[in-house]
Amino acid sequence: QQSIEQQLEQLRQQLRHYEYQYHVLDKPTIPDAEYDRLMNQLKTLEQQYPELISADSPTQRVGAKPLASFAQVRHEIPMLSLDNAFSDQEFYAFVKRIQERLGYGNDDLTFCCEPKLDGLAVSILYENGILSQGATRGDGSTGEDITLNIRTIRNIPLQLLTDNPPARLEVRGEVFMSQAGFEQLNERALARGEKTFANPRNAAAGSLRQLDPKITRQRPLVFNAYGIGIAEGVVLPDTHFARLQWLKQIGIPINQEIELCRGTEQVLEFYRQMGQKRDGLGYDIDGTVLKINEIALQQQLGFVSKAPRWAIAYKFPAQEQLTI
Ligand SMILES: NC(=O)n1nc(-c2ccco2)nc1N
Repeated sequence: QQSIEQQLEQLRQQLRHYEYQYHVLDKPTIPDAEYDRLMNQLKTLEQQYPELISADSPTQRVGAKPLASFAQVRHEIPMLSLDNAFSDQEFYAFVKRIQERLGYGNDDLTFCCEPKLDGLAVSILYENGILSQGATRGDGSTGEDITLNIRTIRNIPLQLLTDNPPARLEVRGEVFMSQAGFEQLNERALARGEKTFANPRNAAAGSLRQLDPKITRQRPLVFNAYGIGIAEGVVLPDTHFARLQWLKQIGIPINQEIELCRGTEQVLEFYRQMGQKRDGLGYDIDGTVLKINEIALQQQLGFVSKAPRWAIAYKFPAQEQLTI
């Protein structure tokens, strides 16, 4: 006969595994009804033994009561904005500057190519594998503490799926809303005579800035990681692409369109393909983000003023926004 603690721990591990399969691998292994049954079983057991509830239990996603305001968070490593390119010529010039700076001649550079998600940049801190803080980008140096709201986003794990978690790991990425989720939210708001949002990005921002996590919890928010800030007690892979794969393995969702491209022409091919895919993705993107893949080269290139020299956002032409 298992002890209560063992029963609780087994249910928590099972639920974390199923959440990972569903939200990160996009390969659910049990029907939703089975997941709900296990979650309700855990909630019931925790209600019987409240002293055994742990903050990283899958049941602990909703904060207690609304905050009066958000505390401020100082980013130990600044969260930077990106320089933009609006044409192939500007991208070629970007590559040329890098080749000159690195003394690469015309050798091919490898880029990690990502869709540019049109949401809100956030920073999520895990301490010993447990989610301990969530913050907005703010002005890049100081953001708002939105930990309680971040915890309500279903595809953000409350605990990393690894037996030896880093002492501290800061995951950076975008919180966004799918177009379908956005439309459902606006329909519900209209039906309730509440204000509607102009676009999914505003809806995501408004949902994250909610002081009441019970409201945030009802919003269809999604997180995709695209980088790492603080990393202590772990040796990270030496390329950006490999780091993203590592994040995925420990339970952090990344975007499934990310590709490695070798040489400028492959990068431009990725940009054009993403332009074709754009309307069918189900979420808004406003371009691509093209990053030098080797971390050593990123460090060699560094940053100029507020933006990295090693990355550029190649944007799409502005899309006429449908007026609602
Ligand atoms: N918005 C977005 O999708 N981003 N933003 C970055 C970024 C910002 C600074 C460094 O990298 N990367 C991706 N995919």
